Amino acid sequence: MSEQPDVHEVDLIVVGTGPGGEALAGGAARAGLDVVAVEKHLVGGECPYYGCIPSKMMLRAADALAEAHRASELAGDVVVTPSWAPVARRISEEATAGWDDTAAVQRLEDAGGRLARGAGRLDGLRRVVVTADDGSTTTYVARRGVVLNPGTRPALPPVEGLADVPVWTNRDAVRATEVPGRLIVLGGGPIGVELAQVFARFGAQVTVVQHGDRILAGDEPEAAAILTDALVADGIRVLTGVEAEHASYADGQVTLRLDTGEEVRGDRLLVAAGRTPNLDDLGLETVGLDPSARVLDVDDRLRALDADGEEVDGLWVIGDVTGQGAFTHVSMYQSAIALADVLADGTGEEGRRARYDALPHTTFTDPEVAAAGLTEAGARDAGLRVRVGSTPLEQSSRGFTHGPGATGIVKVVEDADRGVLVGATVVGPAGGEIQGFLTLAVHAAVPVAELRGMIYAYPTFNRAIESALADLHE
Ligand SMILES: Cc1cc2nc3c(=O)[nH]c(=O)nc-3n(C[C@H](O)[C@H](O)[C@H](O)COP(=O)(O)OP(=O)(O)OC[C@H]3O[C@@H](n4cnc5c(N)ncnc54)[C@H](O)[C@@H]3O)c2cc1C
Ligand SMILES: NC(=O)c1ccc[n+]([C@@H]2O[C@H](COP(=O)([O-])OP(=O)(O)OC[C@H]3O[C@@H](n4cnc5c(N)ncnc54)[C@H](O)[C@@H]3O)[C@@H](O)[C@H]2O)c1
Repeated sequence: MSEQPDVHEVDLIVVGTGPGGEALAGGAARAGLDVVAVEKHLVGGECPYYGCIPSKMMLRAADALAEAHRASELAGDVVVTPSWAPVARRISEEATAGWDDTAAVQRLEDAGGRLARGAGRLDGLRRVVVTADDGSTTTYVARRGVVLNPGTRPALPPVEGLADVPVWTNRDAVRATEVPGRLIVLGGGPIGVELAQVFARFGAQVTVVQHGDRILAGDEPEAAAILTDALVADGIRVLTGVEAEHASYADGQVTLRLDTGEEVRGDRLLVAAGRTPNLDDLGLETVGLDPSARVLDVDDRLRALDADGEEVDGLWVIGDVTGQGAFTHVSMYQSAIALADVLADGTGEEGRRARYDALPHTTFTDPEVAAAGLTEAGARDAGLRVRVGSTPLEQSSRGFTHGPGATGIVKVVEDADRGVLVGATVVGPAGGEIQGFLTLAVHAAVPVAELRGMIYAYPTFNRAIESALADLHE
C-alpha cells in the first residue's frame, strides 16, 4: 500500500480506548507495531473517569460513615458529620485529574503508540476515518487490522416525558459536588444500588424504582433479598415490580409517576436502567455487520463474526459490546487474548482462548454481593443435576465476632454429576475477596471432595465456605 497524503498506513487501529483498548494499544505498540488509538473522549474509557474508580471511592467513603455508626455499638461513641467535599476532591484530584487523560495519553506515547483524538468510523475492511471535533477527517489503513472497543453509554428507558427531564446519569453522579436532598434512582442494577447506598449514607432521601421483581436481577435471589434489607436499613425506599409511567420536571423538582398511581418526587433523578452500546455510528455496515446490533459476535480469540458466523477479515472486538459481561475485568481479559492474536499475525501460533464459565463480578455495596459462574436457576436452566448448599455468614464464628454489618451468605452450586462447583455467591463484608477463592474453584473445576478435605483458617469469613459445602443437597 502506498501512502497518500490524507491516508495514513499503520499496523493496527484501535477504535475506542476503554480499559481493554487502552491496554491493547499500549501492548501492541510496546511489541513494535505502529499503532494508532482513536478516542473521542478520554483514554481509559468509562471505568477510570465515570465508573468503577470514582464509584468505588464514593462507596469507600460511605462505608467509612457506616462503620463509624457501627462503632458506637462496638467501641463507644463516635460523632461523624458527613461531608461530601473529601469525596468530590478525591474523585476530581486523585482519580480523574479533573477528568483529564494527559497521563494516559503519555503512557500510550511512551509505549510508542499515538492517539488520534476524534470519532472513529469503519470505512470498509481495515480502514477507519477519524473525525476530529473541528470536523477535519483523517483516514487510517491498517496492515494487521482494527480492534473495536467502543463501550456503552447510559440508556434512557422509554418513559414518557423522561427525555425532557434533566436527569443524572453515572457521569453526573460521580461529578456531584453536593448531595441532593431527595434522589430518585431509576433502575436497581449494580449502578443503581451502589450509588443509591452512597447518597443515602451521605444523607439523601433515596427511592429506588426497579421494574423487575427484585434488585440485582442477575444474582441469586437470596443475595438480592439480603441487599434489599441492607438498603432499607440505610433508609432507602426500594420499590420493585413497579413501572415508571411518566416523568416531569418543574421548579427544580422531578416527579416520577408510577403505574401504582404514586408520584415520587426528587431533587434529582439518576437513570441507571442499563446501557446502550456505542455501535450505531461505527460504520459497521461497511464491513458487513449490523449497526443496529446490541452486541457484536466474536469467536474465542475475539475475532469479529458476521451473521453467518464467518470471520470478518482483520477485525477484533473487545469489551462491553461483546455481551460477555459489562465489566472492566472482561475488557482486560479479552484485551490480552486479542493482543496475542494480533501479534501472532496468523502464524498459526496457538494463543489463549476466551472462556467465561467462571466469570466473576462484585457489586461493591455494603454488604458486597459477589458471584462467579452460574446461579442455581442458571444451572438448572442449563439442564445440570444441581445440588446447592448455603450458610448465613453471620452464623460463622467470624460473623459472630464481627457483629453489626456481618449479615450475608455463602451459596455454592454444584454440578452433581461432575462433582464440581459451577457457581458460587458470597454476600458479606469483603464478599468479593472471599469469593475469589470460589472463582478459582469454579475455574479450575476443583472437585468438591477436594474442597471439603482442605483446612480453612479459623475464624475467617472464608471458613463459611466449608459450611456451605457441608450443606450441599439436591
Ligand atoms: C458507575 C459505573 C460503575 C462501574 N463499576 C464497575 C466495577 O466496579 N467493576 C467492573 O468491572 N466494571 C464496572 N463498571 C463497568 C466498566 O466501567 C466497563 O465494563 C468498562 O469500562 C469496560 O468497558 P469497555 O472496555 O467496553 O469500554 P468503555 O470503558 O465504555 O470505553 C469505551 C471508549 O470508547 C470511546 N468510543 C466509543 N465510540 C468511539 C468511536 N466511534 N470513536 C472513538 N472513540 C469511541 C468512548 O469515548 C470510551 O472512551 C462500571 C460502570 C459504571 C458506569
Ligand atoms: N461493581 C460492578 O462490577 C459494577 C458496578 C456498576 C456497573 N457495572 C456494570 O455496568 C453495567 C450497567 O449497569 P446498570 O446498573 O446500568 O445496568 P443493568 O442492566 O445491570 O441494570 C439495570 C436495571 O434497571 C432496571 N430497569 C431497566 N429499565 C427500567 C425502567 N424503565 N424502570 C425501572 N427499572 C428499569 C432493569 O430491570 C435492571 O435491573 C452492569 O450490568 C455491570 O456489568 C458493574
